Amino acid sequence: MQSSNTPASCLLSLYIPPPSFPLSPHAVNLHLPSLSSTYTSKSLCIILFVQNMVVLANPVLDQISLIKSPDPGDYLPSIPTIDLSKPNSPESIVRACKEFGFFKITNHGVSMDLVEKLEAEAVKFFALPQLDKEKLGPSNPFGYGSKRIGMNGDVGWLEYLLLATGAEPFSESSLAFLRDPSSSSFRSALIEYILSMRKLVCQVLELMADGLQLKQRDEISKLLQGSECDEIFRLNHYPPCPLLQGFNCGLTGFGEHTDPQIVSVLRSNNTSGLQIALKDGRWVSVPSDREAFFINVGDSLQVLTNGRFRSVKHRVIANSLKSRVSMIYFGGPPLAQRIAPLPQLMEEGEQSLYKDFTWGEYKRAAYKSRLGDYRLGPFEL
Ligand SMILES: C=C1C[C@]23C[C@@]1(O)CC[C@H]2[C@@]12CC[C@H](O)[C@@](C)(C(=O)O1)[C@H]2[C@@H]3C(=O)O
Ligand SMILES: O=C(O)CCC(=O)C(=O)O
Ligand SMILES: [Fe+2]
Repeated sequence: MQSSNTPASCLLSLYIPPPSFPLSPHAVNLHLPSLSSTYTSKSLCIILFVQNMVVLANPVLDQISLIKSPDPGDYLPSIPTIDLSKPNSPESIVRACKEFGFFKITNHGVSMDLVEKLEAEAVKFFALPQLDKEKLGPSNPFGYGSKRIGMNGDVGWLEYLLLATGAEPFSESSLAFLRDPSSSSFRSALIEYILSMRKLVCQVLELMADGLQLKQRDEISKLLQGSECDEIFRLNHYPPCPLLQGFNCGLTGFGEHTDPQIVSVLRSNNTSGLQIALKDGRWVSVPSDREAFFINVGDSLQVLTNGRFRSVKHRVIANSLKSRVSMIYFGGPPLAQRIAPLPQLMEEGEQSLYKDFTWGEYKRAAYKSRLGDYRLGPFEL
């Protein structure tokens, strides 16, 4: 599946029948496969107009891309799955990071009760009246956001809560709004979850160091320890988009991108939508698994391994029928941390593929970029 942003509005408007004629989604669907696989939702607006829906006036929706729905064969046949209790997990992690920059972990020891508690709190939060949620926005980048991602014009079919959780005590960070006594169950579930993510990330990065045959197991994990760490947490809610039912396409929930940090740990409810790009550029869907965690290699880990690992390009397509709720923990080092290939990994005579930079410098550049930009480009030698 490729993604080119081809506006399909003109083509669609040619054959959308007049309002007196009952609109069958199938009639429209027949024409979609002959177009390229991504459409802008201007076409959707025309469809909505025919159905007399007011969404036509929504300028943000107008910019969200439509992506061709995955075919059954587009599912990754075997997501690299690492059972953390198995003795071969270090080698399997390294293999997955080189080939996909992505893997799923099972037997992770994180309590499902805790995960479900936080998911229930997130569902409760997103169900609040829009005005109440908007009091916690607009995200700059932290706080509540809806449809707008980042500050450079990216949009998606989602709402989210983005929090800086690294600063301790939490009460001084963007979590401060959770100090209200009415939020105490949300706050405690969140804190417990973050603590368990720190432990999990440390365990995974130590296994990774073993797999890379680094002398010190904490060579990578130590970069994510301490109160200076630039740790971010995100709750995403992708509402269903029933109007797309019967059309062979979905709305972009979160557009394609790589995560700038070292690693990200993603957990979602049982609603699919996440896709990753393979080395050859093909997009494949990742079957959801509410009991597992998915690890993304971020740009910084690509640099630390001098390109041995690849940061995975990924995106989310909103489902036409089911809400997707995901929680993502982003492990970033302190702002002053130098990001450069680990000397122990470098072979004799091997040169760094990247300029010297700190996480703070990379992050600043990343936050000026658009979601789909190749952010490592300007840092390559
Ligand atoms: C468009 C953007 C959103 C983002 C900051 C950026 O300018 C480019 C990177 C984006 C990203 C992707 C991974 C994480 O979701 C995120 C929090 C991050 O650190 O980098 C987002 C940023 C965001 O949503 O503000
Ligand atoms: O919501 C998801 O499943 C993934 C979102 C994501 O990639 C991100 O927030 O960086
Ligand atoms: Fe991401």
